[in-house]
Amino acid sequence: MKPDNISKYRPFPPVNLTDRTWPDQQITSAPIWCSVDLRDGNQALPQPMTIEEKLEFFDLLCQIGFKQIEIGFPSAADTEYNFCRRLIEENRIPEDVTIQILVQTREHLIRRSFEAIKGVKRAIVHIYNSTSPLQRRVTFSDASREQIRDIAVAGAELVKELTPTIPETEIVLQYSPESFSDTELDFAVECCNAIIDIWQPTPEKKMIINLPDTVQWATPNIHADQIEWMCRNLAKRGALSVSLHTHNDRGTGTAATELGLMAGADRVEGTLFGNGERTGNLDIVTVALNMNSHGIPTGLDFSDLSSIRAVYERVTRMTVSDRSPYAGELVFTAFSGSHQDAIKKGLDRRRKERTEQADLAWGVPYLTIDPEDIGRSYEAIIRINSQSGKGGVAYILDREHGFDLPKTMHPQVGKSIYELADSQSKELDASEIREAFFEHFVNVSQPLQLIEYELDHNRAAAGQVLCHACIIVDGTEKEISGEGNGPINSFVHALETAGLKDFTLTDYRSHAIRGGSDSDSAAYIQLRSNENSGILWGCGVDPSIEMAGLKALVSAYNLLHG
Ligand SMILES: CC(=O)SCCNC(=O)CCNC(=O)[C@H](O)C(C)(C)COP(=O)(O)OP(=O)(O)OC[C@H]1O[C@@H](n2cnc3c(N)ncnc32)[C@H](O)[C@@H]1OP(=O)(O)O
Ligand SMILES: CC(C)C(=O)C(=O)O
Repeated sequence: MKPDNISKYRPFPPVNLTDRTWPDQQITSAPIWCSVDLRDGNQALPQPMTIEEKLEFFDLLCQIGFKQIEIGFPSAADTEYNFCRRLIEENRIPEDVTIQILVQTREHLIRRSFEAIKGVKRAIVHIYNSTSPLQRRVTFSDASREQIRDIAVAGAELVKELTPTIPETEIVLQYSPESFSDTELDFAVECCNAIIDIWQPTPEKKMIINLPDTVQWATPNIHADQIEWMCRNLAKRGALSVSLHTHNDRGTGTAATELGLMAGADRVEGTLFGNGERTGNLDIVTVALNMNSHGIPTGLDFSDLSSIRAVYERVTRMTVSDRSPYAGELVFTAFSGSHQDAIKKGLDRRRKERTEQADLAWGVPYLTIDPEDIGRSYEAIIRINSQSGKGGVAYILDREHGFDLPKTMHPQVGKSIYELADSQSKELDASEIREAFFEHFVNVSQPLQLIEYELDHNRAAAGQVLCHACIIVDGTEKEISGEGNGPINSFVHALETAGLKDFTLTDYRSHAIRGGSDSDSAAYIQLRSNENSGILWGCGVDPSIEMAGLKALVSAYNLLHG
């Protein structure tokens, strides 16, 4: 910000609530959710949804599990009105879903709204008027508090008057003192209590008092103080659903909602992926999955988040950021070495521990939830660029290609692959990593090449085996033989007999390659150079496990002499 201009801003006044209790509360159950995608989300789109798109989105919201859905502002425009009519006339509203419609506290708009909802079984009629000093002064041309309260009262009285005109419909009243979060609390409660007095809700027939953080001016703790103060001072609290509607101007929509719930609210309005005015509405996906991640069921099903995101992006023409919580492309991905190392260890350990304890609590470093629980695959968790480490490379070779590299081989392979990513200044995908692994470590055949080998058990001493091999070394073909207690050991002796053994074999592993296109075996051999004590691993891949071992030995030999 331009330094000279900072002085034109003012601190937000704190709430006088020294005995606040919300900081000690915990969220233990889900609120009532209300999606406002089709209204607050839609009204903020450069190209609002068509009726067909709204219908598809409505069906999606129902599938996710929303039981309250604000479908629009039917008195605003024909599209909005016709959408409402189609939902009702085509019987598209599930029995357990209640539609909500928004309308300003203006007579002609309220009357038109009642025409729009005719025939529906149940509807929330959501009336609002702005109450903050700023809006009273600017939008309502210096209206007094009384005038603003009277606008609200007149709106509520009209809704009360019109309700018996559609007796087949159960009307639930919702009132929002719009711009609540910068309204004086005593005035906000005065307006709300005036409406409550008109509507006379009961615990059996509640009304909704929605307290919008229309524009975020303050930190989330102040929002929580405001909500707690209102919950204490609203009349007939037991006959109300106190609802939150946070926007995200300060980037704290989620925090404000979570603290608002701790402060006593029962209901949350928001949108998928935070679509909405300016920086958007509260992202319900985030809050709901945050609850799931603490073991709280929410009634909302985000188990196939990618499909939900695909519909959302198509019909709203908005994009979900790569860093958006839970849904973003990169939010379960680690490029950096230390993260990859910890994730790989965490996943390996979990796999092992789960065999002993099926209900093992989730606990993998850097992953707040199991990506599979929202339909994300493990494939994208670890991706390789120049910031990556050996653990990440080993993870990809393991998960994607079925190679379980010995731990002490990870540094050698990891270094070679992330140096390759660095030299190419780009991310390497799983197939490029496999290609590079094969090029540098598997079946390496220069300067030593194994052409053929044969094992003879009959002519060797008991428990021993005789190996005859045809090799090419430095361009010259040679027949060599040696005896040992197994194929590798006898081949090592054959090399020794030919004067080629300048190493000590220090480690050996093998396994069948899991899944993927390789139905082969992999073997890994570690050699130490007798000359300079350098230690290197090589890998052999072959349909025969014996041959894989010999190829691994040849690979390691060649890497030592490369
Ligand atoms: C924070 C929110 O998201 S609130 C929801 C906002 N959503 C929308 O506005 C989308 C739908 N709205 C619309 O299509 C239009 O604004 C309509 C159809 C509702 C109204 O259209 P118009 O009357 O032509 O225009 P407009 O909205 O500018 O009306 C402004 C007038 O309404 C008054 N007004 C605004 N809100 C309210 C209210 N809640 N109650 C009573 N009067 C109000 C203003 O003071 C202003 O009065 P003035 O003309 O005497 O100055
Ligand atoms: C109408 C109200 C609830 C609103 O959308 C807001 O204040 O942001």
